[in-house]
Amino acid sequence: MDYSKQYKEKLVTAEKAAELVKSGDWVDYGWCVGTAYDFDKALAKRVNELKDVNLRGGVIFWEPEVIKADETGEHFTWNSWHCSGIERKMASNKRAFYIPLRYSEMPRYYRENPIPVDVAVMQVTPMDKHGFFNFGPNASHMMALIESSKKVVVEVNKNMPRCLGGFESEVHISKVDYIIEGSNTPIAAMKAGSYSEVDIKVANMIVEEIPNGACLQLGIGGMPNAVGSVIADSDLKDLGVHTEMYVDAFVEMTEKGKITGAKKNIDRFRQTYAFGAGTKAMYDFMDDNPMLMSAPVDYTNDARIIASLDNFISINNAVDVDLFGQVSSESSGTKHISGAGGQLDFVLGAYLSNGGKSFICLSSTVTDKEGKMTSRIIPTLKEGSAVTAARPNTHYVVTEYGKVNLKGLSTWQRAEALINIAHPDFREELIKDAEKMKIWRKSNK
Ligand SMILES: CC(=O)SCCNC(=O)CCNC(=O)[C@H](O)C(C)(C)COP(=O)(O)OP(=O)(O)OC[C@H]1O[C@@H](n2cnc3c(N)ncnc32)[C@H](O)[C@@H]1OP(=O)(O)O
Ligand SMILES: CCCC(=O)O
Repeated sequence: MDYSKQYKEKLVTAEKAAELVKSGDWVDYGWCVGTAYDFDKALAKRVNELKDVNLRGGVIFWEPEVIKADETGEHFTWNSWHCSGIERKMASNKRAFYIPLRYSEMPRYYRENPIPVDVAVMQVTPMDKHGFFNFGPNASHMMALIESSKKVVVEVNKNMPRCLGGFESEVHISKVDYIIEGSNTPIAAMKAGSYSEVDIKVANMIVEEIPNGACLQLGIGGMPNAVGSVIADSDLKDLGVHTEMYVDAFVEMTEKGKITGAKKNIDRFRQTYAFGAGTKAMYDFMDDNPMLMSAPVDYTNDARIIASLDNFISINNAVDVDLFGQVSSESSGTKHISGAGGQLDFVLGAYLSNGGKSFICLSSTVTDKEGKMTSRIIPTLKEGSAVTAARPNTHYVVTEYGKVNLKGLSTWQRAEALINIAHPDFREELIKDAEKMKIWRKSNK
């Protein structure tokens, strides 16, 4: 079938597509590097005509033009499923607000709740001969979003890698209302990671726990990527990938022959992921690569799917961990940092997998802009901090001073184990705090 006639009928300028938006609407901007550029610029020009428009998206790389254009904050509000550094800054100025979530559940929020969506717009690849636009590295929740939106606009970007998938990786022209041919902005890229000595120490301790044939998930942030780089130089073999976020470390591991996917119980030989963000080299690797499988997040992050993969190894970062083993990965007190993302999905799923393990890794200290160093192992989470993994969920915690498995430990054992991997400068203070909280009893070992 020839789709060119339909294509011409639906092709409009970004300005025409932006006219779909009315005051009071909810507009979804796609996801991560799929966030639409030209539509955003066109909508920003309408700032003074519109009031109370809510935008939704997440893990964005640039501040939306609509937010920059709105000086009073009365016209546009950004709502984020997961704050990148840009959104963190917007949130600190009340220009963005976080939507708490467990990432595996997000498609259901759209399909079944349902949350309102008046217009959905996302970047896609050019249409193929069968009438499909590929979502690039952002299958995530795009199909659920399209199914629940009153109007659907795709913004074609020739630079978008075509990411092959099992299902829900592309949208057919019949489901699209308007097509914009965008200005082909290069896909937002991150710099290749550089790793500290602390990252490498932590990574080495985790690598010791990984068997050959294990299936890997690496979380967002610097440290999980460092673990991937250490794995790339290890003797491990026949590893598999089933992750939420595809990152450069997986490319490095693949190129160094560590990943075959041969031992995966499902999706054998394929590296499965829900979205990806990395360097231009990573996008080139993802483009048309049948080794990779882009999939919706309610598949990648479903604890039952994760659990069906033997020896599942989940590696995620945290902001703070308290002496009870509660993990906070999304805020520091009421200061919002990022989001829960899929951390809990993977912590739960990995523990359910035969031989599976989940690792929460963090440097033992953090230094603020004034140069003050504080411990990330703290007596109790700060007032207002979100608990991302509750204490019974936490499996291994790793810092540069060691690793502990908290499953089955009583409160005093947890406190002792966590103090032992805290920075030495803070251990005495933590012992005093644990005594005050009546959870300290030094073991006789
Ligand atoms: C993606 C998957 O495959 S699945 C699941 C993974 N998802 C998750 O784990 C979600 C939660 N985790 C996260 O969002 C991230 O891993 C984080 C935020 C914990 C770490 O990410 P990184 O990018 O390495 O964070 P980074 O060290 O740059 O810190 C981010 C900010 O938090 C601040 N911060 C970090 N730790 C602390 C702390 N203990 N106290 C106060 N502020 C802190 C930093 O100063 C920085 O702030 P700034 O940008 O204003 O300077
Ligand atoms: C929601 C996207 C990122 C994450 O899980 O951390």
